[in-house]
Amino acid sequence: MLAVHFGAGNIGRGFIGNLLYHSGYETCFVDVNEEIVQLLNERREYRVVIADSSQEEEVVKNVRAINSKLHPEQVVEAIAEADIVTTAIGPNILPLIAGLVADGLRKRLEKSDKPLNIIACENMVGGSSLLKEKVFEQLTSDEKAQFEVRFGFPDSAVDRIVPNQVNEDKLMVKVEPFYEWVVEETKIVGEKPDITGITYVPELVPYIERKLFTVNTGHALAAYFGYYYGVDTINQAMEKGQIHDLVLGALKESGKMLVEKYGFSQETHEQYIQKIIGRFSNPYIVDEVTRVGRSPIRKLGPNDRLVSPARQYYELFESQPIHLLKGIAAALLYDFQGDEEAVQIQSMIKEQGLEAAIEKYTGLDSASAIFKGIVEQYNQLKNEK
Ligand SMILES: NC(=O)c1ccc[n+]([C@@H]2O[C@H](COP(=O)([O-])OP(=O)(O)OC[C@H]3O[C@@H](n4cnc5c(N)ncnc54)[C@H](O)[C@@H]3O)[C@@H](O)[C@H]2O)c1
Ligand SMILES: O=P(O)(O)OC[C@@H](O)[C@@H](O)[C@H](O)[C@H](O)CO
Repeated sequence: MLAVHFGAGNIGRGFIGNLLYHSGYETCFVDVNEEIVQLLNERREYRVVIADSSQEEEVVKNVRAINSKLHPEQVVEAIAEADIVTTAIGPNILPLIAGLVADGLRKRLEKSDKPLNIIACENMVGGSSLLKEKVFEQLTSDEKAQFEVRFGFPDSAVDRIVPNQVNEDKLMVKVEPFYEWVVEETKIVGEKPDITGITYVPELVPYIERKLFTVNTGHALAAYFGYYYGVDTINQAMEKGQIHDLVLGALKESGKMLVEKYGFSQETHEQYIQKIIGRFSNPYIVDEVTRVGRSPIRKLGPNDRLVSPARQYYELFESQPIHLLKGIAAALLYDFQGDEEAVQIQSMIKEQGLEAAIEKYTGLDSASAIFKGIVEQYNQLKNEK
């Protein structure tokens, strides 16, 4: 069985590639990083090390790779032959691979009538649906009808903390022990892919919102407040009492919203939060606040981990989720020069003012109570600095 996986980065090698191997797939990675592509093709295997006291090591075999910039035609061929296609490239990159995916699926239709599922494993609500939309923008109406029958784009949620790697062995990946991959069963075409580690659910939205608005919301607060207080890594940030309490406060707010919206058990959700706080504090992982805080424009987006839970909280309870608003304010203050999006936000604030920036990046109405709450928290944090 052949899997084509876009993105041989942290989560691609450290999580998806690992599960695919253990489920009997040959994995063909597609990436634009020539060094990683070459190494994968030379060695045909790589190591995954579990970041806990065991430091247990697994070897992922049966892998190869294609540089999609140099050999797009090989990617098209691989998709035409694949038994599954997955991605872990980042939400902003999904639209950029849509043309290649469309070409691969066209080619496949010429060759066979075998169904295929394309699963985006990105931190966003509706990743596969977005990829489908972008692929469909490239098609004629006849092609759209054929694609609808043959190809499934089930949404998915993936959870495993995989920091940036600084190992001598460029292919080796250190990963936390915990992992979860949830896939929307109802959008699968043909047989359900038999991948050890996937949990199939009828509807994904509750699962992706639970994951994004707990793991990633808490992570974002730890990152932006870590940066604000001059701390380098997430576990160091979590050791600071005030950051720990801000993260916990935000997770209580998003949790209250999620429990009310989806009817999750309060007790189970509290355990979920505690487990996540423990994962952030893992002493065997060095996860820089600048990785976790990366792309603040994306993270401040209306449907992402900060603004969406804050807005939904206000809609349900008509009161201000103070900790979430503080998190949004800290993201607006994030001025790391190595992050293009942070630089963009700072120049927008400088040139057009804070309110224009909030409106642009969060999509919130300037007359709304939470908009005003963000301004208040921002000014407070700025003055305290
Ligand atoms: N690292 C984590 O802890 C983690 C956990 C869960 C989900 N995710 C999600 O997984 C996705 C990838 O994150 P990551 O941490 O692995 O990032 P990463 O930067 O380590 O990996 C992304 C890879 O995609 C490649 N890439 C970029 N443009 C490409 C293109 N046009 N075609 C093919 N490959 C391309 C990059 O070269 C890189 O190897 C993101 O959506 C992220 O939110 C990450
Ligand atoms: O990948 P991002 O930029 O959406 O978010 C950064 C981290 O919060 C994220 O990568 C987590 O480590 C991951 O989502 C854990 O499952």
